[in-house]
Amino acid sequence: MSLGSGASNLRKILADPNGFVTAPGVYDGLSARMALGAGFDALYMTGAGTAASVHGQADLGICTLNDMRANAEMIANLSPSTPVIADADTGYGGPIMVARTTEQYARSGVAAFHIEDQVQTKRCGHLGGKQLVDTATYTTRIRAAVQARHRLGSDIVVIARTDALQSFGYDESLARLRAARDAGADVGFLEGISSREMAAQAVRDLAPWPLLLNMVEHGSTPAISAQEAKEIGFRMIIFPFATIGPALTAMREGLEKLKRLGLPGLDPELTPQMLFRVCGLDEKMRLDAEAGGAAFEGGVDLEEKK
Ligand SMILES: C[C@](O)(C(=O)O)[C@H](CC(=O)O)C(=O)O
Repeated sequence: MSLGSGASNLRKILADPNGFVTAPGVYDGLSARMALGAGFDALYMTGAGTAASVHGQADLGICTLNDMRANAEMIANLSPSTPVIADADTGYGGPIMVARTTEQYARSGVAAFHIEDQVQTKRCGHLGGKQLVDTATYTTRIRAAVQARHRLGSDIVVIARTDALQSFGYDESLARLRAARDAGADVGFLEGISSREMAAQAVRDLAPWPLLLNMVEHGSTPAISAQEAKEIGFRMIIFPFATIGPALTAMREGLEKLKRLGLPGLDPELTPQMLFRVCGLDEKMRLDAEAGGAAFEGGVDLEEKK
């Protein structure tokens, strides 16, 4: 039985007026495995997390299309029917590059991606000093993505993000989102929403167009839970730092402990087998056996230590 692609499954959720998507941010294979294991039925590939984990760099437009596509493809293929929403920054160039980005993301199994109106030398949406392209350049980006999707016959969902709130205010941001909607974008994304009232206003002003809420804690947006976002009328919520935040804290604590004790001092449950089980060890051993392989007949667990 086919489980459907992530993109077609996401479109089904969007077609249902009560459908709602909660996507924790993931930045690599392990964080994606953890989110899938925790039972989330959609994932968000954060560009900030990709820049930090792949390159050890800040979210300053350093990742290229190739970096982002490679990470998104690896994540999307861990569970091909689970929708992966991926950051696509500015689309990485003019309309020709935006079309290429759309084609590559679609062929990589990505279910949805967002394109914004910052200049190519972009920065995280929750930093000050953002610069924007004009509305015509922005809508050209969105149109290029929508046309590429239609040419491919792909279900990939095009999300139009505007970063205009910081410099130009609410009315200009809404005008940009309306222009993106008219250019064929499937979902709107108002970056850096600064109050609950504004969140509710945007949903009302753009209804019935589906909107995504970007929940970056300690950024420009007040803390709004998935449940609250659904009640306000959003159709999707992403939590970009949901895995990289706890990972950062845990790594810092673990490294301090190692410095102090001369040993990592890990929880007893944290065996190599446990880590590999999170990453599909049992499934791979089954696959080997089903093909007639005998390499894992005895399993991989060690004898109890005396
Ligand atoms: C959503 C975002 O594009 C991301 O890369 O995850 C970032 C998140 C962040 O860095 O705070 C953004 O909002 O620009």
